Amino acid sequence: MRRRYRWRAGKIVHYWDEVFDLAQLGQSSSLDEHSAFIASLGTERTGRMQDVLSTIQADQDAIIRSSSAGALVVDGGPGTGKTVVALHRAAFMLYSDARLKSQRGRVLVVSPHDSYSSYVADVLPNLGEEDVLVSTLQQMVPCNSELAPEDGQLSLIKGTMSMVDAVRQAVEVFEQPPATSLSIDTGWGRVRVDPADWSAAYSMIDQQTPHNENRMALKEALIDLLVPRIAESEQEMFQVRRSLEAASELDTWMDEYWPVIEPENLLRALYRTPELLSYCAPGLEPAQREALLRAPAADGWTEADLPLLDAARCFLGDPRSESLRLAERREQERAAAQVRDVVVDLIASADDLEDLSSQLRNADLQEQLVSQLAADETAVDLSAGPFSHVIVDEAQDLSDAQWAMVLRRCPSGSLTIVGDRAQCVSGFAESWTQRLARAGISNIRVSELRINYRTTAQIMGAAAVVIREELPDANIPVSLRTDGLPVLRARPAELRQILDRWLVQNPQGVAAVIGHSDVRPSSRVSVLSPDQAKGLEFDLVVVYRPEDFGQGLGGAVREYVAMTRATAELVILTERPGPGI
Ligand SMILES: Nc1ncnc2c1ncn2[C@@H]1O[C@H](COP(=O)(O)OP(=O)(O)OP(=O)(O)O)[C@@H](O)[C@H]1O
Repeated sequence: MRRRYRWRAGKIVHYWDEVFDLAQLGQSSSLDEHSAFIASLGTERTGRMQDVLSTIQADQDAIIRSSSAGALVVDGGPGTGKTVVALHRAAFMLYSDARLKSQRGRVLVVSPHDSYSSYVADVLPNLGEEDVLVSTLQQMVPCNSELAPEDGQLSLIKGTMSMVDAVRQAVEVFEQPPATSLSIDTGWGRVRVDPADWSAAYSMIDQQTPHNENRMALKEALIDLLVPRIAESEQEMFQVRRSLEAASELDTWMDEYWPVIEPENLLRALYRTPELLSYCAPGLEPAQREALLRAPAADGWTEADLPLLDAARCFLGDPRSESLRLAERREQERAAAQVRDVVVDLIASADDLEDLSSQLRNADLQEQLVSQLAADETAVDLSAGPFSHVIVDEAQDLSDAQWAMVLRRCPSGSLTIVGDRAQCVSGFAESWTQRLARAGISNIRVSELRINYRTTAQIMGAAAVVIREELPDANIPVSLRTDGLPVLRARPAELRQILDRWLVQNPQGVAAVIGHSDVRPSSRVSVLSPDQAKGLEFDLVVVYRPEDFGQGLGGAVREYVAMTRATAELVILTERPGPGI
């Protein structure tokens, strides 16, 4: 059991117990009365998600405590507490699961957009867990230029597993064994390297190491094979090795058969070279390959390129790795020589053994010796993982290529996958099991949540009508709050007036205008597109001109997502004829 305290102005204003052992449940503080609980759901929001540990419900609790092994899907309609459950589950696992703790307990929360990252950022730290990274997939792939917009069809092609495989295959194209031999002059005689030597060296290296990082390993393995062929003494071995390491012929040969590759260049080559694309992406339809090759060869990248760039970075590794290792080795040799010189000088100047040992114990000298040998600290990319557990929110929207990004960061396969098939703009006809199997995730468990804690029955009823027109079997949750205000419909021209009045009448509340309007955002008013509103919630939501959200399923899903962000009041501003206008 863990007792938690809430502080205000330096005083404890509330405390409660988290019970990790079911046997102790009866001894803990009891939940509020049901009506008080429902009333609490209607309180004004702050723009930041709060932890709701003291009112977690039985079905949510069962999910929070379920095993961390493998992939758990939490499926449910809007406002059913999927995000709440996923975050509390991470905190519970980190607290109770020794296996996760022993892997240094890092948790990644994959967020759908930046505003969501700030919205949920406090929950895990408030639950006592600090070692959590909340990030969008986009943020995990550093990109120098601004992202360009892209055609939806092309994004779908780039999001396929065939494209991830194509990137992997393209790396292998640049790892072909040489067809000819090479003769190198070492200064101790000439030595010949044959394709068979290459193959022997290749079998000595770890094939799982990324391409650029393996280049040096391959070169070293080749040198290991060559040195004994001409060196006759240990002294010669050292010198022949140094000579081969510096031999420009060997580097040129390696450049031809195992070049250092920049990830961006690999992807550009794939998009621009028909033969390479056909060879590497046999899984794509010819028309899909043509669409990729026809796309303008812009220098900027699009959002759909990022998972493929991430794959390229992972399979290639750091292009600077060889030069960094060589520089590091040179620095170590220089430092070692310097230490040797200092010690030799000391021995020469010391009066006797006692004097020498007292000089060696001198703090200044020790510091000098240690700092000379200290290893260089290189910046570590924390988002590269590995993570002991990964939570993916709004998971219905991930492409296969994005799933591959997630899985590369989670070797344990311990995942909490949170989503709602009815909130997928591009449609989600399959089951979770079928969908995730395509992404390479099997043996999943699916838990469902059916109670809506956010949206009143009045709002949910109106949203249900919109989504069911395109998706008759959409999984609509049951709203716990039935005492809501009716949904208001009006013309777009009334936006300013409605918003200003509401802000005066609700001096603490937060509002969102969802849709393209000329309203300026402020501390209490967010202005968002439906995609940017995913996962968030506001006391008042004004859905502005939903007729501009797109046709068919995509338009209906965007409108449904926008409407279900409201906790208390919903206003639809539209030119469409309909009830209430
Ligand atoms: N047990 C609970 N006690 C109190 N509030 C809760 C509880 N469960 C959920 N809520 C509240 O309900 C609201 C919706 O929760 P959450 O954002 O987790 O839903 P969701 O299923 O992720 O929604 P969406 O799919 O629309 O993003 C939040 O304000 C959350 O605090």
